[in-house]
Amino acid sequence: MANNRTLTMIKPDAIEQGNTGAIIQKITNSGFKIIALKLTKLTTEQAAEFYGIHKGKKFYDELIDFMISGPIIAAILEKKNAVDDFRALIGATVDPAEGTIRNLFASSVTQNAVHGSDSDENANIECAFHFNENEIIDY
Ligand SMILES: Nc1ncnc2c1ncn2[C@@H]1O[C@H](COP(=O)(O)OP(=O)(O)OP(=O)(O)O)[C@@H](O)[C@H]1O
Repeated sequence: MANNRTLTMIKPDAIEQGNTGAIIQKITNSGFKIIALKLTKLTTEQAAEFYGIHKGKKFYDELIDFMISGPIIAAILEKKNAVDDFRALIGATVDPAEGTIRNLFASSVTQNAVHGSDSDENANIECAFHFNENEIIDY
């Protein structure tokens, strides 16, 4: 089951710019099933924990400031090969391919509209970061 799930966040820039609906439509049109969803606002501590791997990098402070600058939408997506297929749908961090979510909706390398887990192991950790088991709907 684990490799059928990935965690996404619609980031503050996308919500601020009114792109939430278009992004969710693109996600569901691409065959991902939303099995958990919430609007939330990360605290500095939560953002630092989520992006702890990037601590010390030159973009870290900008990334944390950005991620706490407004609400985010966290969701668990289910699909066969979810992690890799979703990374393909959102596009690369730098120079995302045409038609990908980041190509369509990112404002910059940091303000890049969406997050997607980068491995099954991290998907499990990130799903548990945002959701309790009873918030995940099996349907
Ligand atoms: N070189 C950079 N300059 C500015 N911001 C960056 C840079 N690299 C990464 N970031 C920001 O940090 C986030 C996490 O970086 P990471 O390398 O994990 O990218 P990613 O896996 O494509 O993105 P995410 O983890 O958000 O899905 C990126 O989504 C982006 O917002």
